[in-house]
Amino acid sequence: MSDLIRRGATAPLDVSADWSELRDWVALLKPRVMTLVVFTGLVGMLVAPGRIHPILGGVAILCIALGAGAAGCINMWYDRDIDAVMRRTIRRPIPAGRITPGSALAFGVFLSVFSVLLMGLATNPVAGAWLAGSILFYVFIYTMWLKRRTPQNIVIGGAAGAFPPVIGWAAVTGGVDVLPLILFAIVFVWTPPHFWSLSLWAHDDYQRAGVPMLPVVAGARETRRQILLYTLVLAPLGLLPALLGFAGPVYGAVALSLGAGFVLHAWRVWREPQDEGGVSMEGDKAARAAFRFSLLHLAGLFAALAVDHWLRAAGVLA
Ligand code: HEM
Ligand SMILES: CC(C)=CCC/C(C)=C/CC/C(C)=C/COP(=O)(O)OP(=O)(O)O
Repeated sequence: MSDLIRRGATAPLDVSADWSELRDWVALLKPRVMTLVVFTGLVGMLVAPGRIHPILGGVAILCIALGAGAAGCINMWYDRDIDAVMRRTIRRPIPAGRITPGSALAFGVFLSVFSVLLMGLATNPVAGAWLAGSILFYVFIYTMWLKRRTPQNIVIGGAAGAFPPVIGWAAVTGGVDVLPLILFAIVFVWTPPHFWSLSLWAHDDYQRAGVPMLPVVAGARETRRQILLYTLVLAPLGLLPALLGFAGPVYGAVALSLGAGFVLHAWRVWREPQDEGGVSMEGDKAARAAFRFSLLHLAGLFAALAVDHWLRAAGVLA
């Protein structure tokens, strides 16, 4: 009887322990960041000419999600020392001691190989090769080579996050074309203002960890200037699909508004008091708003491209 009571009492605890362990494995895949990565890949597929069987399309999206997650997992394995000293990352499963570094590495490598092979078999070898290239780029070029060496780390390394629309397009067509390359360029130029806005207020973390992010190395003023410059390039770049006839007026109008909105946010970041010693509360507020807007900007731009494509395919728009 006492055994029954004991089992009855421990069962719910075991279930919640299982769930929290599962949550830790999922956390290794950086799921929140990857949602937008996967969305850009999905739109790359949707606007590509030709057809893919919906099940294979679903598998391709799963592969982008798993591949991107696997790359994030290996990144967390490699960066476990710096994650342990940054407030933002200290509670991650490896620094918190809930998952061992070896298990995380094995998980990331397994998922990388699995997602690339599945992508290659389910769609075509070109898409598999693009996915493999993105994972290798993020792990070796960004994480292991550039991140701890140069403030240009995210400018060059950011290319990894710009591949998904190209991968999605390749999954459908087996090749690459001008539009996916423009989408690549948009995400590439979007990444620095996205990340540097965040790094303005996460500045202390990076300084403590010795990561040479721009505000640490060049100061808040230079970072604000760079954010503004990148958004000034990004706004016209966002219009390019419409200007070159790959998208119609719906996309054009949304791109114009979102591009102007991001420049406005960057302008506010630039205009805040520019004390080099640290970021003021006001500057902090503007940078946080610019970071949040960066997410809306990219999601909105890609959503508009998909909607515009459907409207034109359905003959609603010329
Ligand atoms: C090298 C390039 C990039 C760097 C260094 C970077 C860095 C970051 C960091 C540090 C965060 C805070 C998230 C956290 O605390 O875990 C973040 C958030 C986010 N990033 Fe990026 N990012 C990059 C590229 C991208 C790309 C390409 C995308 C999507 C296309 C993206 C989408 C997001 C999203 C959706 C969030 C918000 C996550 C949330 O709600 O917590 N990032 N990014
Ligand atoms: C298909 C494929 C492989 C896509 C990769 C997508 C990609 C590179 C997204 C970048 C996302 C990201 C959170 C970077 C931050 O790295 P960090 O190590 O600087 O951030 P952290 O400090 O939060 O760990």
